[in-house]
Amino acid sequence: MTEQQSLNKSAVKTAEVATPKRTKEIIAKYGFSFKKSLGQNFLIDQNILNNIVSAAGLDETKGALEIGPGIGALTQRLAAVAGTVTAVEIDNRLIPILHDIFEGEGNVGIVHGDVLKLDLKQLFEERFSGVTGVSVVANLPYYVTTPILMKLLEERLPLENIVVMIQKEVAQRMAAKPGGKEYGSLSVAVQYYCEPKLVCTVPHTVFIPQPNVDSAVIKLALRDKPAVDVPDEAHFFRVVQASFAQRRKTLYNNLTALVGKEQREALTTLLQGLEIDPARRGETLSLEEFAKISRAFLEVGWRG
Ligand SMILES: C[S@@+](CC[C@H](N)C(=O)[O-])C[C@H]1O[C@@H](n2cnc3c(N)ncnc32)[C@H](O)[C@@H]1O
Repeated sequence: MTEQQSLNKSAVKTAEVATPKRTKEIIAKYGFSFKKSLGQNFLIDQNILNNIVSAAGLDETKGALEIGPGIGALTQRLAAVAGTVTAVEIDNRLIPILHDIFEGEGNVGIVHGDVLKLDLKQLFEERFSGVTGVSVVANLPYYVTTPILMKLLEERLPLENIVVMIQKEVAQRMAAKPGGKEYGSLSVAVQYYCEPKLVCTVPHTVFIPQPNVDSAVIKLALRDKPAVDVPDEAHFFRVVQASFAQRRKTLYNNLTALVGKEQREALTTLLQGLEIDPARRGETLSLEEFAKISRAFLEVGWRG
């Protein structure tokens, strides 16, 4: 048995954190009180954990970055399958608890910090240098889901997958296709970098304490290169934002606000030249159509 396999085995042997009984015991032992402001809802369901971990496709050659380990329900499962796990937790009251629970688990590293403020590139160099791939696997704090995911994507970290539990509505918006009311700038941003797939929906009853919303697990498989080819990403996203700025308005009206009223006629001609009806709404456009508009705007010098 290799050293890594024996570590993985010892992680499995540790008493399961994600049961109602054990979670309550740990909370009582340390006198821990939940902070709603940090999105603290701890998972107590084995099946959901199995779904999350198997969606991540980990093995002992791979690394996992967990954001917000809480008292370690998911961390424990990740440690049993991945070669190495780094868990970043903002709440200093949880750090000694995590150290106690994972004492002797050589493949688990606990980092105290706010994931939004951490230098993740440096963290990757320090923690994941010897692995064949890294995935982010987390039950995210819902109050910062989008900023966390956008940070992970925009920093172009060398990630294979992001498998996260998030609010169900947000997961549906990320995976939405053009044509429906769920499709918006978040769908385009996520699908530019990743292929999204809904893994499962999760009732609010599988957490302590229970959140007010239902949740879903989504898998975002990172693309080797973005879904569409654009010369200026920031400009592409400005076009996308502008197209959804007022959802009930037409593409023509929304884009007029971006390029200026004096360009109204030229805008109509340009969109027609791209075979995009100016009367359409932003929510009907594919990523490739947004890319076409961005490229054409740049060609005529409209930087927005
Ligand atoms: C929904 S709980 C998940 C806990 C645990 N992973 C589980 O599934 O039971 C979210 C966790 O994220 C932590 N957290 C909140 N904001 C954070 C941030 N900005 N950076 C790192 N961790 C954060 C919270 O303290 C909490 O432990």
